[in-house]
Amino acid sequence: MAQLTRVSGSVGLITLQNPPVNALSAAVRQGIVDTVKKAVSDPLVKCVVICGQNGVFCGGADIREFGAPMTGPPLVPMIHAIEATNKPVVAAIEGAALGGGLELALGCHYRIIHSKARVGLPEVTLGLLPAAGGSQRLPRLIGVPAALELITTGRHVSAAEALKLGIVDQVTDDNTVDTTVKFALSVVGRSLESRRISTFPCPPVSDLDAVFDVAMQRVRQSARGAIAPVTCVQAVRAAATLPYTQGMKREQELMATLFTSGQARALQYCFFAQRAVSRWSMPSGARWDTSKPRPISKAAVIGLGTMGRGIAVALAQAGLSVVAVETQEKQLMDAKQAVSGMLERGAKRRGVAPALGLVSYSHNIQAVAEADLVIEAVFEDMDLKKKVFQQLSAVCKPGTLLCTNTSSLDVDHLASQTPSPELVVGMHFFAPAHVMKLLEVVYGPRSSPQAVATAMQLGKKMGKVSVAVGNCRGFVGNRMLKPYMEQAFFLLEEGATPELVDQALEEFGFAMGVFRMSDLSGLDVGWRVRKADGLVDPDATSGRSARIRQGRRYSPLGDLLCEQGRFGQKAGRGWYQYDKPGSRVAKPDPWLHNFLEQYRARHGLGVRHIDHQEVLERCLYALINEGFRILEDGIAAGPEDIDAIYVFGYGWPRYRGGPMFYAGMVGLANVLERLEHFHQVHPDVPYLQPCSLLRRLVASGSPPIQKWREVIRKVHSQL
Ligand SMILES: CCCCCC/C=C/CC(=O)SCCNC(=O)CCNC(=O)[C@H](O)C(C)(C)COP(=O)(O)OP(=O)(O)OC[C@H]1O[C@@H](n2cnc3c(N)ncnc32)[C@H](O)[C@@H]1OP(=O)(O)O
Repeated sequence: MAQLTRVSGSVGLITLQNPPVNALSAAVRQGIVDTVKKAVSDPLVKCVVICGQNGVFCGGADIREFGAPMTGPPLVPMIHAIEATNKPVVAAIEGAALGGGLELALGCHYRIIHSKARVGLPEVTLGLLPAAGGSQRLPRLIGVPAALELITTGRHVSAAEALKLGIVDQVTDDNTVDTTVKFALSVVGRSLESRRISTFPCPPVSDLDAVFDVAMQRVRQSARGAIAPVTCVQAVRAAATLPYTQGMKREQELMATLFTSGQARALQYCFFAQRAVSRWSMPSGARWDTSKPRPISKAAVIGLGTMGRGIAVALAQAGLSVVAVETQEKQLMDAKQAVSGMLERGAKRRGVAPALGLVSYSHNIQAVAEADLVIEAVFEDMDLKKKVFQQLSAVCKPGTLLCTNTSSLDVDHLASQTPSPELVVGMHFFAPAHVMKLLEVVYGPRSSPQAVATAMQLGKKMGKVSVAVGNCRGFVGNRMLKPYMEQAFFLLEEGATPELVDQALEEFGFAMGVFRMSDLSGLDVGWRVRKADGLVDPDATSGRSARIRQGRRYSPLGDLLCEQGRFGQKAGRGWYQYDKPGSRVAKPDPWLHNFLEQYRARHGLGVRHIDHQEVLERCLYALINEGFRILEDGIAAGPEDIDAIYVFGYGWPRYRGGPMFYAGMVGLANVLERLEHFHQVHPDVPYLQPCSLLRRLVASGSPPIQKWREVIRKVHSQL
């Protein structure tokens, strides 16, 4: 809706009313069309101001409407009508003017912005382009290079930058609407000819082809298969090369190709999934809206290895005072230098002062006595972590939340080391912890809802996408990774190479294939875990039993590489070879190919042709199947939680929505059919046996992902 009132005698004030962000729903668009018409035809109104209710101008088109046939007046003629009026129309931008919201403002004759507001055209992040004239007006207003950058990245711009770029006419620290009303009155009577952006020529660029070639190269490289950034470049090119009306036609054509694409659907799903995970719930019934977080002002980190350092930086950057504890003197000195460096570089990038003073260092665990929350990040060893938790219980003030950054150990077992297990949760960060967006908040059976709420809120403060998950081996992300990696190993045994497997996964859109990722994170990490699990058997060298553990198929390939000291990048060799230890450029390794041949010969394994499709189906469907098991077990509350974890923590291509969304796109019946087939061929691989929840969903007619929770609830209620 939109409301028209007359203020200051002759200003028609149009207020967009659609909480929480005044998105341009059909009703709002209708309201704007009606109120603009009324204001223009009212002789008492000399000028018009458009603002948004509750401190937000407009968050753009209503994304929830995208899935259904369009109703209500379209945006493009609505914005043209505003631009064409002969009374000055001024946008009063508070909070945000994004997407269609900025496009609406660009149709106005002037724009006034509050100093704390931001603007941007983030359509590309939703798989779209600014198709309400944004791709044609912005380049005309601020020039091609700046518009290209903003439109292809979807970056939000501060008020100060918006003024510098020429997107807005004035920045105010005062009441935005009052300032804009005064401004509007001051421009009454001035000619509007020079204020209609659609009539501007596009500012000339010296070597247009070169500018667009570079932009296209940049987006192709960074987008890795995403189509919207490429289409955005094409739309801006239309602005630079065609008259406005033809450019608009091209904008609409390009948008039509994107609007119904699977990528746009996936990206829009991700937008809502990211928000849905903050509304967490636990199987006990505890929920985000009934659990109050505790205030945390002082935090502590125990263990300043790679993870601990990143966590300390993330906490300090969120404005918390941090006590960083490391018992080894040399490690403490190194950490101090590394943390300061990270804080300084981060501050420089963000244009703020580094929070160096917020971090204090100690080699004594007693230093955490006053902390409200402690995050343990010592070496991944249960005995060591147990000792730390026992020490913390003795040292910390009553009520301190004790968190562990373990990536795989039992959070409940650690909780049992303390007299207050309800105050213990996992906070599983991803390396580098100050950069990666994902945080798994792991609750054990005894974690209190308040402890979960506090960790979730702290994650939000650190700018993380925090997902609450139950306690099980590997939690959600690493638990699903296991069957995925297992399939990759089996494919090598059957005839594939690391290059083939990685190429298939990288063409799918992963930032890194499974073997390049394994080389990066270090093969010894998994080796240690497998040793602890009693899976590594150096004496089992040939025969079928060498590839069977606990009655299931097992590939010792990773163990064999580790025995050769091939730990990955840091050793200069792993699944690939590197010029030197620590080098990042992976090269195919003839030694490894030879090793694989010998291994297959020793085990009497026939080599067969494996194509990309099989790599994808075997690896991804095994991973997805485990995702269904996780839902069935109640470890994740819904598919959105799993998808957010994979998109924000595991390099799953966002434009494919996450593994569970992808399963829905492929068709659950197809996933089931392929898993059944693979399980028949490999009956000794339990991960390929289709999970009963998947069968249940297919039997219920493969409902859309938004309806899966109902089926899951039914499964749980029958248990
Ligand atoms: C050929 C066809 C032509 C069609 C032309 C279509 C043109 C499309 C152009 C567009 O405008 S696409 C939309 C572009 N806009 C955006 O991408 C902005 C998205 N929103 C945000 O970035 C943020 O929400 C915000 C506005 C910066 C506010 O952030 P804040 O952290 O304060 O709140 P949130 O938790 O993010 O959001 C609150 C609440 O509002 C929902 N919401 C936000 N924006 C929209 C929207 N544009 N449409 C519908 N709903 C929106 C959000 O989902 C939250 O609700 P939830 O229930 O918690 O999910």
